[in-house]
Amino acid sequence: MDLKDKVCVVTGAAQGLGRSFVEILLKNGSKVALIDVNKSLGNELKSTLDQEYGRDRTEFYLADVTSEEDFKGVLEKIVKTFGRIDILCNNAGIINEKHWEKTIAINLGGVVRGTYLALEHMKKENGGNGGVIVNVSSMAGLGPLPMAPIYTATKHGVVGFSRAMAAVSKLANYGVRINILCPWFVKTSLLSSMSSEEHIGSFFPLKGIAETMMQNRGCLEADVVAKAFLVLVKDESKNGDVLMIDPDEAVFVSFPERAKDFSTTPVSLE
Ligand SMILES: NC(=O)c1ccc[n+]([C@@H]2O[C@H](COP(=O)([O-])OP(=O)(O)OC[C@H]3O[C@@H](n4cnc5c(N)ncnc54)[C@H](O)[C@@H]3O)[C@@H](O)[C@H]2O)c1
Ligand SMILES: CCCCC[C@H](O)/C=C/C=C\C/C=C\C/C=C\CCCC(=O)O
Repeated sequence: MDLKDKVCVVTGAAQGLGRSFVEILLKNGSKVALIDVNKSLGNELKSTLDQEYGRDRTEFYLADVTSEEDFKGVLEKIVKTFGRIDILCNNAGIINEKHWEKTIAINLGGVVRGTYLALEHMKKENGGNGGVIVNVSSMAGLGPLPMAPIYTATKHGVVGFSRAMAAVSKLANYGVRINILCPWFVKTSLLSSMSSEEHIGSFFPLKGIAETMMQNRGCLEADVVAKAFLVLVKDESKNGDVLMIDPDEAVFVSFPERAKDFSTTPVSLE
């Protein structure tokens, strides 16, 4: 996919991984709609990007991905302003094991909402141009993080939902690819919040497990993860694919075709 003049939408765009996704899309010639619930950071980034890329390459939209009204309204504004949506990155996410309903609402609910709402504008049966949706999971979407069971559940949910929706899109000829990004620990404010009892709650005593993982294998920079994101956007052969990236490598994850093809151990029910 050539990114020149493509219209992209990134949620959680104001900082961290979302900001890096915005910047790599702009560097590749796209226009980007930034969605975030943090008004000050969003406006600050818009001003910075205006200086570097010009005022017409980006717009900032204040919206909460847990709000159907917010998210639906903002996507309609984006289509009205830019004419289309070619690329969506559902990136907004938090870690909060205390207020776990909020974590589920943002990390999984926000991804579901963004996928469904964007497909209404993107799918060819609606007169859309097709495109690609990248949903941001985590390596916690592939394996359990003991200090963050709810976060782990939401990220596993993003993988399962996105792989299923990729199959729907293929079967229904939406013309929209849906892929999943699973990064290792990345140096962002979300990762810093892991060090506060406020975010991890009763699992706080287990935070040393994550610290040991980072001591042993390091931490990623957001701009490196953005390169992996770009692979999922540009490679038109990828749909329903899961790209895992850690400090050593970036690899596509293979899932067995059938549940039975997982490594299994027979059990007698006699
Ligand atoms: N940092 C890591 O170690 C890591 C690793 C793997 C995956 N991830 C995932 O990457 C994504 C981005 O995380 P990050 O590390 O860049 O975090 P971050 O905290 O730096 O940025 C997240 C952004 O999302 C925004 N946001 C939060 N709730 C929102 C809502 N309801 N509506 C709109 N915007 C909202 C925040 O304001 C913030 O700007 C998340 O989905 C996270 O789970 C992070
Ligand atoms: C409290 C965590 C805050 C950041 C979470 C973020 O999404 C990063 C997660 C990165 C990696 C850990 C996830 C899962 C570990 C379990 C299994 C993966 C295999 C571990 C390994 O490869 O060594």
